[in-house]
Amino acid sequence: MSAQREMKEKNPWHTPVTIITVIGVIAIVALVTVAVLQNRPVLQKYKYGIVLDAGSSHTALYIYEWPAEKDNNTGRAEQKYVCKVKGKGISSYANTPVKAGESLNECMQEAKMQVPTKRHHETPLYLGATAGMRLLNMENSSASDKVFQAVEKALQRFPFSYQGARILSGQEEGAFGWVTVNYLDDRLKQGLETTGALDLGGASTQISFVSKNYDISESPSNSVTFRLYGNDYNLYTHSFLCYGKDQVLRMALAHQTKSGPGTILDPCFHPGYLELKDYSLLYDSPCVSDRKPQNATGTFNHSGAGNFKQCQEVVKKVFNFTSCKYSRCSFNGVFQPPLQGPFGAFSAYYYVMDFLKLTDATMPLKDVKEKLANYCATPWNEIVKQHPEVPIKYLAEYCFSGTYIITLLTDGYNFTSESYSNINFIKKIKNSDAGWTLGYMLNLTNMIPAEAPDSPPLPHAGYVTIITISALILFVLFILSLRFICPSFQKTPHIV
Ligand SMILES: Nc1nc2c(ncn2[C@@H]2O[C@H](COP(=O)(O)OP(=O)(O)O)[C@@H](O)[C@H]2O)c(=O)[nH]1
Repeated sequence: MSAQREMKEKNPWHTPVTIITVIGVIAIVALVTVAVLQNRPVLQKYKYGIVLDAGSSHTALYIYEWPAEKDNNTGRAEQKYVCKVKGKGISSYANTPVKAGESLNECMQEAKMQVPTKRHHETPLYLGATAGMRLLNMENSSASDKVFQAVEKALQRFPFSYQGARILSGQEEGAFGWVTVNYLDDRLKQGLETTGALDLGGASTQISFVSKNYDISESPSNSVTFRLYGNDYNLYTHSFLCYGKDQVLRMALAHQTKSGPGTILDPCFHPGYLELKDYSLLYDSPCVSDRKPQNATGTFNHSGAGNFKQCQEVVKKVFNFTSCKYSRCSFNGVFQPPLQGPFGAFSAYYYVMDFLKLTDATMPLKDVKEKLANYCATPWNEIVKQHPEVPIKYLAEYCFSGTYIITLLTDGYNFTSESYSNINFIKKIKNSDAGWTLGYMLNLTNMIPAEAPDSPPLPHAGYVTIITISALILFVLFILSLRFICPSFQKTPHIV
């Protein structure tokens, strides 16, 4: 008997206090576990959207994904996948429209693999065409219609939710590029100062920014207003058709060859560069067709002189700075309010400045020009030797393109030596490409709410912390109260 009693006293599991304590601990652990599990975000399921960017030089397919239960709230849509369509842009298939549709098949097959099968039918699919198709539509609207018919037919064969193919206006292209940049930077949701967007394509270029001193009434056609996450934005945007880098090169060449076939010594190409080029190809665009000289039939010799300053003079000739009926203009009589804030420059701005190693925002403008001048003056055979991996077409044009970019930014848009440092040359923001496609999809799927979404009073971590601390306090209070209710709890076990 006494041995049994001794065991009871030694074994704390047998006291009522201990039993209550254990039950208390279990209850508290259960409480905290429920708090953690119940409020933990469920395993993410994603939704998808596909946008085809049918540009002047090529088409790219983008797949975006976002957490399924948060699509118009806190989850952010991100680029999951990009597929570059082989071949040229859809506008180049004006004479063989069926091939425009066929060209998309490979990337569309890839998209089928990338999006989970059970999401296929609910995944919206959009195609937006930009300046290449704008030009084709101006030149030959029935050819443009046929290209769209072929593209529609090809896209509708896939199991996605096809939402149509259309030409974006220049204003949409500019505004959606601005939305993309600021959405990815989280500037819209947080109501921060926005970043302007500079987009350089092959056939058009866009500038979009918010300026405090922008009076809409001065040029209503340049204004786009948005209400996003509870903030109002009055965006200035302008798209210059024919001022993409490929069309400007045509204009510059057309200007230099206006006296008819022969040889031109082009300061925008490297010394030693020589190509026989086709006149009819050069003038095959509404951007230059009215400049075609009467005797321009055959070919011309395009040779390089490699002189940055002279190249700038040639490039400046494609701008008209003489007339402006507004308080201020950029060029060609287009209104532009005072530049404001940081800018993100993407697409060809990035390709070119990245190749030239001129993306460093801290590099003063005069150094940029100096480096460009040295690069342009480098003989063509050296350039080819230094960059065996770069396609010759791109390689030949970097001197011209770099000079055009600097001239467009400074003489065209009026960036000064000081404000030039506000320009960041960017390709991606947080793994998503900068461009109009994401902004376009966000708009069409209503994924950016006009009003700020209601947020839960506490974030998940805060909620769990409070529950845990409260449980611990309760536990301590419970133990302390036991000392009063059950005095034996205070005493050390008395061994008989
Ligand atoms: N250097 C270089 N140029 C590119 C690359 N991709 C496209 N480009 C050129 O950059 C310009 C703009 O291309 P993109 O942004 O696709 O514009 P879009 O085709 O007009 O929509 C065109 O002149 C293209 O030929 C690239 O990877 N490297």
